[in-house]
Amino acid sequence: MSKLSGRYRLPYTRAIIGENGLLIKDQFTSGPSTNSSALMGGRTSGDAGEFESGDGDASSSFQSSVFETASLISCVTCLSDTESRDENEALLLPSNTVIPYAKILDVTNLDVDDNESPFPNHTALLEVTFAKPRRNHLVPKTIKLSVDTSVFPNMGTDVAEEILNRSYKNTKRNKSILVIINPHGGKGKANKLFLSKAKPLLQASGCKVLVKETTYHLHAVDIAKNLDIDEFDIIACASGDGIPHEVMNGLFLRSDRAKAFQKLAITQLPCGSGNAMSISCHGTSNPSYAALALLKSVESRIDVMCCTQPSYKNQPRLSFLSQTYGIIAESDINTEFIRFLGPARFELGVTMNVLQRKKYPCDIYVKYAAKSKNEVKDHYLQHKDRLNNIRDDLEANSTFTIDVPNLDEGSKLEDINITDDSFKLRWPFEDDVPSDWEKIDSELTHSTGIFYTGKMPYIAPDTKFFPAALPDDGTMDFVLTDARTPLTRIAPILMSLNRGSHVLQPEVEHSKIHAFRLVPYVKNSVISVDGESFPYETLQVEVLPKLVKTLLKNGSYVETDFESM
Ligand SMILES: Nc1ncnc2c1ncn2[C@@H]1O[C@H](COP(=O)(O)OP(=O)(O)OP(=O)(O)O)[C@@H](O)[C@H]1O
Repeated sequence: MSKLSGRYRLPYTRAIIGENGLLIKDQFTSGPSTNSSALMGGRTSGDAGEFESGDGDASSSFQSSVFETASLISCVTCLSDTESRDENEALLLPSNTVIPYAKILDVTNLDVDDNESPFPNHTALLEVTFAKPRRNHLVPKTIKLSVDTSVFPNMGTDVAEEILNRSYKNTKRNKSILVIINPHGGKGKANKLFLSKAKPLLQASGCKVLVKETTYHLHAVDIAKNLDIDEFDIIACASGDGIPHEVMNGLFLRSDRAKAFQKLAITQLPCGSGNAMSISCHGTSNPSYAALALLKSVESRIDVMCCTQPSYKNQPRLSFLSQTYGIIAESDINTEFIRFLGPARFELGVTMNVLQRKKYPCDIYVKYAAKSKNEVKDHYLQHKDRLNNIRDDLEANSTFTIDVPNLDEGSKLEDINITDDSFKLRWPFEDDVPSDWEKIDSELTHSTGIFYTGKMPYIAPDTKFFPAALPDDGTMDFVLTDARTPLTRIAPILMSLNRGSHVLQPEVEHSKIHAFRLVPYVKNSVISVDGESFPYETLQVEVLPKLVKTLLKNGSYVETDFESM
């Protein structure tokens, strides 16, 4: 708590506590002028910046606001990029701006001497730090507010604490975060992106942030394998999708892996060239917005997929995103030499392979959860209902009450117990293909164009490749295309990837599966797992339900609108 000098020189903006945030009110004026001193909450007469009891009726002004509540409907300016500054560089916001709780990072009570205070009773003086849009990013800004609390007689004396409770509902405050940066990620921009866009918000929120840079390929595996799990709540990967993949696998290699997966949440601050995790979980590939999502999202459990291949059959590997063979795999891995093109290299690779109508023969065996398109839709709707109920519970908890529960201990969502059994495979690789799996017709698989399985809906900002993917339904989405499909049909399919409606096309096989075995036959090709090159050999994958803790807005992936397709 900082003690005021007693001279009240600091500029205060008047606000009230509302349902969705702090509502900036009209500032005191003494006459028609609304110059910067008036906006400061001071009077325009006398010693500028110093409070006096003048003709402006401060107390009645406060009284009139007692019955007002901040509502987003009345918000004419909701933290837009317009701000004014007084000579002392204090942040000023126009009246009727709402600072939403969802954007509040930190609040401090400012200690005042009651005898000297020019403010009416029931006024709390606060320093509020929040995430403010500036150009395409969010930046932390601090404002000094005089907040009328008389409307909430039960509020208690610690107003800052009450606002913080509203600002961090369903999530933990003051998180301890290990940030792993791949300095080579995002064509070498990851470090700068993290430091300039994400770190300021994390620090402004009072989180403890420890940064580690990777210095070699697979370094993040070693970091995760050796870190002190008691020291952190979250591992935030300031990278592409490669580092979260490595972190999960590093934790997977630990002898205390059950404890590690129970305790640590893994998330992404999108600083790489492929940021599917952040796009699917936080709904953004912007590191500053993702940092805010990290601070405010709900701890949730997601399924991951466990991969086994002959060359590492005693130590399976985890995959959180996708496995692919055929056109997509070759476009991802074999276009490394044109990295300078950025994400366009992938699209170029796909186009070249499609035009060549290259076939990728293989055998595929699957354990179906929902085979036909209708079954997929039913499965999706059933699980979506469950997720919608969770979201509604979270939102109900977010509605305004005087007695806001303190969720500092973490999410209200029930967590599951991770034990050594959570890692046990149902279908060991050494066994024969189980009798309840189905072999996909060789007539199709011997002409495979795209084989793609995934757990997250977005693989790139405008590519909803798996629009029916759900975080914890115990299945992965399976997409298969025939390389013989006429170009006249393939073109519209590729064009509809942004909407996700490609999976509805009759030429695209789309199912929900629990597991698969892929036996590739092309002499030289690639298998890509989470965007990384894996051994080119038989691959068996099964879902490990709810193994990984991550951070999701409202406990679900970003909306894909699959139900209305
Ligand atoms: N210091 C390093 N030197 C070399 N390789 C590294 C280093 N740090 C991380 N890597 C490797 O970089 C790869 C890609 O990481 P990441 O996904 O974060 O970046 P990206 O920008 O999305 O790159 P990509 O386009 O390859 O996916 C991973 O395989 C990782 O092991």
